[in-house]
Amino acid sequence: MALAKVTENSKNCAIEIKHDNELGRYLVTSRDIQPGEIIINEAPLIKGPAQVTGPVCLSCLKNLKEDDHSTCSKCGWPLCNDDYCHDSARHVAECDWTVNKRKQKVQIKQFITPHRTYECITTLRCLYQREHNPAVWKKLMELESHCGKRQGTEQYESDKRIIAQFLNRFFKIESADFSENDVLKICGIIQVNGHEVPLTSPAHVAIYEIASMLEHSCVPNCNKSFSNDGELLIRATRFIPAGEHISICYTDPLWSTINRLEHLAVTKFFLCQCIRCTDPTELGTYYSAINCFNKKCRGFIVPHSNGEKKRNKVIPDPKWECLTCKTEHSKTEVNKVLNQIAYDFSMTNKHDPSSCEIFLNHYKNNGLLHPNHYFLSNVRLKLAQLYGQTTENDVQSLSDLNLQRKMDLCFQMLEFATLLYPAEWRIHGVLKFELHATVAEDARRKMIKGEIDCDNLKLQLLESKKWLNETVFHLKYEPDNLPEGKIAKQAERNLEDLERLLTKMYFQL
Ligand SMILES: C[S@@+](CC[C@H](N)C(=O)[O-])C[C@H]1O[C@@H](n2cnc3c(N)ncnc32)[C@H](O)[C@@H]1O
Repeated sequence: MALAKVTENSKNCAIEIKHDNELGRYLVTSRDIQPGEIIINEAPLIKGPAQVTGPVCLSCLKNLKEDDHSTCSKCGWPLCNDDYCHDSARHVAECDWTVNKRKQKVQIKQFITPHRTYECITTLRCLYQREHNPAVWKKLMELESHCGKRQGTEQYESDKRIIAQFLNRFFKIESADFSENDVLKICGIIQVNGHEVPLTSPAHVAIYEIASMLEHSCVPNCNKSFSNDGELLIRATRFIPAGEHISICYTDPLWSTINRLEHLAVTKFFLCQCIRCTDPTELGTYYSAINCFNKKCRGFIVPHSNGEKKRNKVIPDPKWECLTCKTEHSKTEVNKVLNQIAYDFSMTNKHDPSSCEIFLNHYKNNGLLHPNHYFLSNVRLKLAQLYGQTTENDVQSLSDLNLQRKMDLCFQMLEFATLLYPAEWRIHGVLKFELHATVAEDARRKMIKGEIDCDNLKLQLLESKKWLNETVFHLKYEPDNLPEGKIAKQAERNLEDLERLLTKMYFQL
């Protein structure tokens, strides 16, 4: 193991960089970290449009409409009408190369579907640093690109055509300036290290220096969010003792083990060996488990994480085996069942509580899936939020039965989330916000019906306050433009109202 290097940035002084042959560089904590502490807070090295995007303002990266935009007077790239965007240096890379290399203004005419010309912009912005900002270029060059492993992949071939050859043709970039391999290395750096930033619509891509060294775990000890200004915030989601590896989740923890493994292998080129992927029961939740095909067995068939390296590439190849009778089942057999359910799942209207309930009831009774299976858990998660959220159906107008159903679902999913995706504080925060409203409404109804006295009302309102406090704790770093950021603000307001109400009750009692 190489010597630890302490980062110079004082904001990031809780971390050290280490290295090993399997992980490459990774980060560890240099002191004990408390839950909720921000341990990395950094501005991007580079940001730019996503590879597949419709025309966006190349300054603020927001979506553009055909009838509501202007163009840069120098290069012709569309920008939004904001003066700040026209003055901004954020657009300098493509502007300079359009003027000085292409020597012809760009004309974008189609604003509806993804536009090919934008696919190369973020790569171009990285390449531009070599001459114009060598310090940033040096940092980019230190990042993992997995050039060898990318070779021959679909993405590599399409990057060759759509980015490397296009840049050359469109911007008249000489191969003496940048070879095809130089461009493809940058494409690899963006693929392996790029973060999707949801601050704009559509989301854009950003590359960060320190955060690029974070390793992955499907059960990480940190999560990420973004400040309103696009800084990446890495926050501890539990106590992390000094010396522990710092991890975030590169993939979607709500996906099945197979999907997570494949996604990580294809996009990041490694076989995840985290505690969740290597445990066929997924931490005792049986999240990917289906009922054994042998009806007498009553056991569960689960994926046993497996993988092989073929020509330097990782290919996940999980073995499906019943935990009880040990019978192995082929992927084809298992996929036949899962594909049928996936079809029903896709046909279920996730905005309609009754459609979700029909799906849940059907699969509860037909003995195909473990009750915690991801298809069922994902629908339950939707449903916990859906009851009382549609315009015609707020919490106050829910029937007693549905209010109770909402409360049960929230508790059930919160317990489940704490076990399986403990770092997904966005989900925890949203569920707790739903719970605060449900608990308060339940108290109001019981009080009106005379089922509880003032002391019990106060107790239930204090419980509602507890859920609100936890919502704020989980969501306080979510940006204002995301639903979770809006919930955090609403929770703060509700908290003030509730405190006023509790004070009033205190004096009245
Ligand atoms: C964003 S980079 C992380 C920093 C990288 N290790 C470096 O040296 O620059 C992502 C790459 O790190 C490696 N990596 C991250 N997490 C890993 C894990 N849990 N197991 C194996 N490799 C991992 C993989 O090579 C992956 O493509």
